[in-house]
Amino acid sequence: MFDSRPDRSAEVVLVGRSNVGKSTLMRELTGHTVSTGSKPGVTRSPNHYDWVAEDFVLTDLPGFGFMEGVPEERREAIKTDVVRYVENYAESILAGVVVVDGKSAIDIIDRHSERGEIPHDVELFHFLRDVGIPPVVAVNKMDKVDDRDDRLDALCDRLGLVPPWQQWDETIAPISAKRGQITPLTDAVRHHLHEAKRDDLLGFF
Ligand SMILES: Nc1nc2c(ncn2[C@@H]2O[C@H](COP(=O)(O)OP(=O)(O)OP(=O)(O)O)[C@@H](O)[C@H]2O)c(=O)[nH]1
Ligand SMILES: [Mg+2]
Repeated sequence: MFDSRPDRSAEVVLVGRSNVGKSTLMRELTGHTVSTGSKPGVTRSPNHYDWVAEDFVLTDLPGFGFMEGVPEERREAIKTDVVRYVENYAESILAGVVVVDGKSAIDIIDRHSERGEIPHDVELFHFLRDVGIPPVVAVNKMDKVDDRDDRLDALCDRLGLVPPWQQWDETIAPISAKRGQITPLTDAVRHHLHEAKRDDLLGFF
């Protein structure tokens, strides 16, 4: 279990499979250097960003799912830790950002479904809702996607959201963290902070 969490009463978490760009997004949101890399599994323990005066922490959680060179057992253990973390702090977590790779997410989801498994991204999305945390899906690496609307509609379909994706702008946020194009995500998070009556935190996003 991760035990480095600062004592703050409001939190936004970034979760998702390995190598989807969580740390790159974290860096973009905070302007603070975070380790990123082309090799999956770069982040092994949470990166907490709590250098703000507000009673708030932004957390980049380790990625899970397939990681080259990381044994299955270890991958499962990371996932269990992430799920426990979210459960433990659900009261404080005002939005759960599920980061996915817009280029590969649908194929990976469908591959898992065909094998009769619940895909990680779909599971995470429903898990967040179940524990009362509004999920925001940050569909990252959109700079590599050419059939944008089709992709985003397909993703909605897999998540049980009726397309078109444009009607889910509080939940589906197409971004390119690497290019600094993240406004759909910050707008969605701001919406949830407002709903949670935490306008005092809007300045952070
Ligand atoms: N094309 C493109 N590449 C991106 C984008 N965002 C991140 N990447 C790349 O994706 C790779 C993984 O990025 P990270 O931010 O380390 O991913 P992560 O989700 O933190 O990975 P773990 O810590 O292993 O879970 C890096 O090579 C990034 O440069 C994006 O918007 N577009
Ligand atoms: Mg990372």
